[in-house]
Amino acid sequence: SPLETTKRKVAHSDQHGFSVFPDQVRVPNVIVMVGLPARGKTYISKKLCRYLKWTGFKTKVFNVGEYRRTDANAADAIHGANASFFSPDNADALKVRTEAAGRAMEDMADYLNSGAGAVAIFDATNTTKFRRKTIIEFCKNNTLRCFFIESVCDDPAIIDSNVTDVKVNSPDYKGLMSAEQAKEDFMNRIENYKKQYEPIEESEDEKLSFIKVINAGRSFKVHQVQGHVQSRVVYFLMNIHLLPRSIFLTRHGESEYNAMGRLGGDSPLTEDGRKYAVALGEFFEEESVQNLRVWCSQKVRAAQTAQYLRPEMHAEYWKALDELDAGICEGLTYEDIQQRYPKQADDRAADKYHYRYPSGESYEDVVSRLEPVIMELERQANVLVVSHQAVLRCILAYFYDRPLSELPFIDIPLHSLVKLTPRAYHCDSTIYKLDLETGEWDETSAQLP
Ligand SMILES: O=c1[nH]cnc2c1c(-c1ccccc1)cn2-c1ccc(Br)cc1
Repeated sequence: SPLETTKRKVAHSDQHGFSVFPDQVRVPNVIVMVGLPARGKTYISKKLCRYLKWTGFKTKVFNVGEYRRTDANAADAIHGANASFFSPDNADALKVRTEAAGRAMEDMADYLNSGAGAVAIFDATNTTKFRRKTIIEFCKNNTLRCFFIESVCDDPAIIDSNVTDVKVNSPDYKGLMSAEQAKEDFMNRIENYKKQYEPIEESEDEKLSFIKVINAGRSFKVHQVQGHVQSRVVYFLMNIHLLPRSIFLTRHGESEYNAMGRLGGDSPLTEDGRKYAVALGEFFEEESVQNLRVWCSQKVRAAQTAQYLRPEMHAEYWKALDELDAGICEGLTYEDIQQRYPKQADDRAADKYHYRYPSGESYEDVVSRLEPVIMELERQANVLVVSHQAVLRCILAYFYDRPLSELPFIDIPLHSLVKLTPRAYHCDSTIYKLDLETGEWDETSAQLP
């Protein structure tokens, strides 16, 4: 059961409260969501999980609703999720809901105690002190750090966008009733929870660590943040926003080195590359994106690709957007590398994400230097990024929630423009591929992941 003690060697705190690690073992973290339905708990859970995984923390969301839905007898007991299932005086339904939470906690303990995971996100309402007390006990018994994220919101516009965007299409209601009925039933479900709702108070537990997010990030209350992961979580939550916008990503146009099959360098565009730059300028004349910002790498081929965009787009040049540094292999072709450094070629093929070129970088290094770029992209509205293949693979892996091992293999052809529009739980993505002969853009759309 989740209440048995852990086998892991663990940290303890010194007299100042700083962690002292016996052998540098990090204490795993449990992030616990708190809030009424339609307060963005799943939105935060998924987005936070995606960010923490991308920065290298093995993270997993444990959504109690999914445990409840997979629980066969739950379905019989309540014929889908009408509001009565959630009324506090429906004893057997309360039992099913509690069991689902218990199984989610057991799986969380296994995930963290086995060392498979570093961070678990417990996505449930957790709206009573009693339920939170159970979780705090569970964390103490498993020597896990516990951090609560409570989302409070009384802005009807935000709640309404959630209910319509997400709830009405949720598996709880699929095919059971019309959208209007689902919405009404959902609002009743919220009323049921309100009867029992006890907002977080620091007096609940002397070592309680939490952040209250108010009205989707309009304001915050942060209390007793402990350790690296919790401070990264707070920082992330203070930088994201819900406003609709698009992020455009493109590689530079074809460069002289591309034409010769050579890696890296700082060569200018070829004639074809220049054609792409001209077409890109025309694209944004027609698309006329509101207040578009342009972020370029500091390589000549990227700056030349952006040269036909309007000056008022405030092109900024980020070194962090430069291509992966191939070190001793800069300027070589893959054949050169195979002949001169066969072992390097084998090592790279064995683990393309962690492989670092001698005197150069790995994809892992590029992800690290892109973290500030990702954080600034989260803060901004409409942005066009003009960069390089390896860099765009890292950025796309973040928005597409791709595993890091797959990141180096994401396909990004030359002369194609990616338009990302982040939605609640996925990204709408359109790829515009330029046909150099006709000057026409070929458009294909997808929902990712
Ligand atoms: O509904 C909500 N109420 C309250 N806070 C909400 C939502 C949603 C939301 C909205 C629409 C669809 C899916 C989720 C996101 N956040 C949110 C929470 C914290 C931060 Br920092 C940013 C956004």
